[in-house]
Amino acid sequence: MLRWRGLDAVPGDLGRTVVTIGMYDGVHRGHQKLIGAAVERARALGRPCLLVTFDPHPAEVVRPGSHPAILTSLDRKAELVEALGVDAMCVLPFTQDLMRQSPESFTHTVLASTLHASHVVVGENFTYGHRAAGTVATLAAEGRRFGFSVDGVGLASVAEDELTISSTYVRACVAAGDMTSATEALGRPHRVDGVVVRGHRRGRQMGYPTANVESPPYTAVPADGVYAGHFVLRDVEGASGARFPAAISVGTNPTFDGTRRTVEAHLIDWDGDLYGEHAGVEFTARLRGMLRFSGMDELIAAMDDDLVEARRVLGM
Ligand SMILES: Cc1cc2nc3c(=O)[nH]c(=O)nc-3n(C[C@H](O)[C@H](O)[C@H](O)COP(=O)(O)O)c2cc1C
Ligand SMILES: Nc1ncnc2c1ncn2[C@@H]1O[C@H](COP(=O)(O)OP(=O)(O)O)[C@@H](O)[C@H]1O
Repeated sequence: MLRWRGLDAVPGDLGRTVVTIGMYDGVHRGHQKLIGAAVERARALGRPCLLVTFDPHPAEVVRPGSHPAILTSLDRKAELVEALGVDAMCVLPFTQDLMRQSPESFTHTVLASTLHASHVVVGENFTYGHRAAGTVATLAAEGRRFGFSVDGVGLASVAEDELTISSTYVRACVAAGDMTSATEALGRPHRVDGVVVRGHRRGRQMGYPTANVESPPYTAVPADGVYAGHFVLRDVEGASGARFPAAISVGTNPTFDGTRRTVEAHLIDWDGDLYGEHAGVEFTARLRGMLRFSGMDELIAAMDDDLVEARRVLGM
């Protein structure tokens, strides 16, 4: 998949294209449905499918100081949309200028002049341009002038309770530690990506070495607690690599009066060196809350029980 940052990076010889636009944070099941519709249309027309997204999250620019928890980094988003069949991802820096652009000017410069859209796929609640004044209806009207058709795709919902799937909903699930609901909405387990860094070297001493995965600021980290899941090694190309069952701890290690929140994964039945590796931690199920124990022995006894439970949850 090709990746471009900014409109200047877009090649001039694309021909007509099919475009889908959105933040697509999380690439959840609703996003997958939209992107799938765009890819299908592009294949039918024999044209490339382009995905336009923004960085940073528009909320940071529209409401400075507000930082929504980020479900997927740009790299992870690229991996996920590539797997759905997107041919190129164009990241537009979300600036004050972009924010103030009128809906019509956005359509003209981005969709018509630069990307040469023949068809545009968005969610039915899509808005764009200054004060989010543009809607699917205005986009369709502008499309008639600029020569593209518009498909406003209905939002996906969680099966039983008709709850609309949104990035906000997934963030709430993750923040509450409800990884079952997060998994259902995402269509895969939520993952925290980062680099394995050094900790206090206590883990090995207690019999449970833990790879401490340091993620970028504003990453959507699940509620403090102990989880069962997987540790994923990312290879250099960014494709998903080896996956290991793991017991995961999120918190400040209150037993040791820690103050920094860490995400630590103990790889079950495994030994080796992980320092410096780019890795992802996938959260399948929450086992319990983070507790302050009176000493190491009590913590070790609790971890013994956690490992039994983690193996059971992971079907080991
Ligand atoms: C399965 C598991 C459960 C854990 N539960 C707790 C806990 O309840 N309370 C706590 O203070 N630390 C808990 N921890 C975190 C340990 O305190 C931490 O992994 C240990 O201090 C090692 O830290 P280090 O990687 O900096 O050496 C848990 C870790 C694991 C792997
Ligand atoms: N089964 C395992 N799970 C996690 N890390 C392991 C495992 N076996 C070896 N390691 C290595 O040990 C390190 C963790 O040991 P630990 O004593 O907790 O040190 P630190 O405090 O630096 O995290 C990991 O970063 C990894 O390099």
